[in-house]
Amino acid sequence: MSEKTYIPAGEQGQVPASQIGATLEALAGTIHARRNAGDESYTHRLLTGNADSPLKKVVEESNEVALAAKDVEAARALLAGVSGHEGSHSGMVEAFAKQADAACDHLRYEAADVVYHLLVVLERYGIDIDEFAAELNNRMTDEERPAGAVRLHEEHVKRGK
Ligand SMILES: N=c1c2ncn([C@@H]3O[C@H](COP(=O)(O)OP(=O)(O)OP(=O)(O)O)[C@@H](O)[C@H]3O)c2ncn1[C@@H]1O[C@H](COP(=O)(O)O)[C@@H](O)[C@H]1O
Repeated sequence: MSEKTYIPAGEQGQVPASQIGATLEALAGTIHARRNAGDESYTHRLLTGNADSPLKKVVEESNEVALAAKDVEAARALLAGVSGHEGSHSGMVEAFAKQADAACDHLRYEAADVVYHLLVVLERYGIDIDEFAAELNNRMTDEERPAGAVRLHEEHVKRGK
């Protein structure tokens, strides 16, 4: 499997590992700002149009994640079937390995579609990224939770079930 992630030239040594927190914050910020964009923005249309549209997209893209994951399973099963077997053609092993790798790429792609559309839904209903983070942080044990992480007030923990 090839190396899939990298830090752009000139930025090495300046950024922490994945930047996932900053990535989600930036995306949520962009989505929030699209409230004031025009109809040429897909995000704006999802935020201001028929309420069912972004909800349907979350369901649809979640389904795509499940289908993509099944494709990964199928590709890996094919690979396992030929790997290490005497008489297996090396070209076949390579082809199935490539197929499994591509299926993983597709799963990652669909997962990003879900997260984007989920953030659009949260924005639409006024749940900002801090509030969403607080929900996740509240579920963590003290050992798991990042130091100083935002939390939910107790009354909101009880209500939101
Ligand atoms: N992260 C995203 C993002 N992820 C997915 N999408 C859109 O979501 C739509 C998904 O459509 P489809 O159902 O056709 O899915 P697909 O990905 O084409 O294919 P499948 O999932 O069906 O396999 C596409 O129009 C994508 O462009 C996104 N649109 C916007 N963003 C971010 O939001 C910003 C603002 O975008 P505007 O909407 O252009 O203002 C962008 O700069 C991006 O940072």
